[in-house]
Amino acid sequence: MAESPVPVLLVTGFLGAGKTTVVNHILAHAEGRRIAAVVNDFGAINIDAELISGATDGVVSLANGCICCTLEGDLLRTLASLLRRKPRPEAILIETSGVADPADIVRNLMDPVILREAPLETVLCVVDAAAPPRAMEDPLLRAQLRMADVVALSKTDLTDAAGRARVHAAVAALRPAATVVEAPQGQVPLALVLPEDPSRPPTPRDPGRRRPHADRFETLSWTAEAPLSLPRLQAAIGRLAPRLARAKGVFEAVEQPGHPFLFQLTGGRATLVPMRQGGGPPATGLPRARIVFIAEIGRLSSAEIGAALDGCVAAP
Ligand SMILES: Nc1nc2c(ncn2[C@@H]2O[C@H](COP(=O)(O)OP(=O)(O)OP(=O)(O)O)[C@@H](O)[C@H]2O)c(=O)[nH]1
Repeated sequence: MAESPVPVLLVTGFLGAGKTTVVNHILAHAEGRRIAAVVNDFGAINIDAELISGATDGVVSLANGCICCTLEGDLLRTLASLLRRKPRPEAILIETSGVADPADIVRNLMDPVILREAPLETVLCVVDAAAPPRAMEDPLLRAQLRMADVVALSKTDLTDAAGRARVHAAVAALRPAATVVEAPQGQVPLALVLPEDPSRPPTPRDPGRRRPHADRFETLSWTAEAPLSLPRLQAAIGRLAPRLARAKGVFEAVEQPGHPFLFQLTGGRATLVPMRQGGGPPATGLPRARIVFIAEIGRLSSAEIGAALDGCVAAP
């Protein structure tokens, strides 16, 4: 008997927009559907995979590159292996990295075999509603929005009514066909992005011609096997932040040994919260401190990052 096709949800959005937060909300509200998650981090250390919880059919991590270009073969191999599972997952959720142009991924998903076996159901673009207005002018963000069926406005809790109205207007101007939802803390209803009984058959999409990729971002990772001093880390990040597009990491603080913290920097806003373990087994074999930095090419120096972060390691 032919197996049922497995619908695919592609989650895109700019660096730090709130994709993982949306993915976790969707997985937590999957109401028993077996969803496999494929998570792509541009950096060498896949912090996102550690943060995903509730993927009932497991998390596949693709790191150190982007599934829209350098890792596109890995994505197709991953989909094929998910489809070979017995039983098959009931849906596959792909979280792209924030530097990905989803048109390139959609093009790969239009392969006739993939389209038949794992039809692309929805492209969901997460947009940071609290980002400054000029963020909507970013060509990558615009490319991501242009592919969206559904747009989730994240961080609306950090904006006022005028700010939200401005983002709604900008999204409607760029992608009038998309359904737009406000989604503070990732609150996107599953039925909107993965309907249980999709009424429309999978339609081939036209992602346009492949455009040459001008590499725009670079990434550096820093690891250590020692706890870090919180005030020193705060000062170091404060110095580096103006040149960073995104940073995130996990580390233990000298001040609170044994309790890993999750550090996030996005849109110039830094947060530090106790690390909540994802759905899988506790991460083992990972460096005690692991931080990934992303910036426009030429704005990061590994020597500078190394020196700044090495200075945060507590003396033994
Ligand atoms: N206040 C607030 N913070 C949010 C919201 N959504 C996400 N965040 C925070 O924004 C930061 C980035 O969120 P992520 O979900 O990791 O963003 P992402 O798009 O997956 O990031 P990358 O994969 O690195 O591009 C985290 O510190 C989140 O806690 C929201 O609706 N409100």
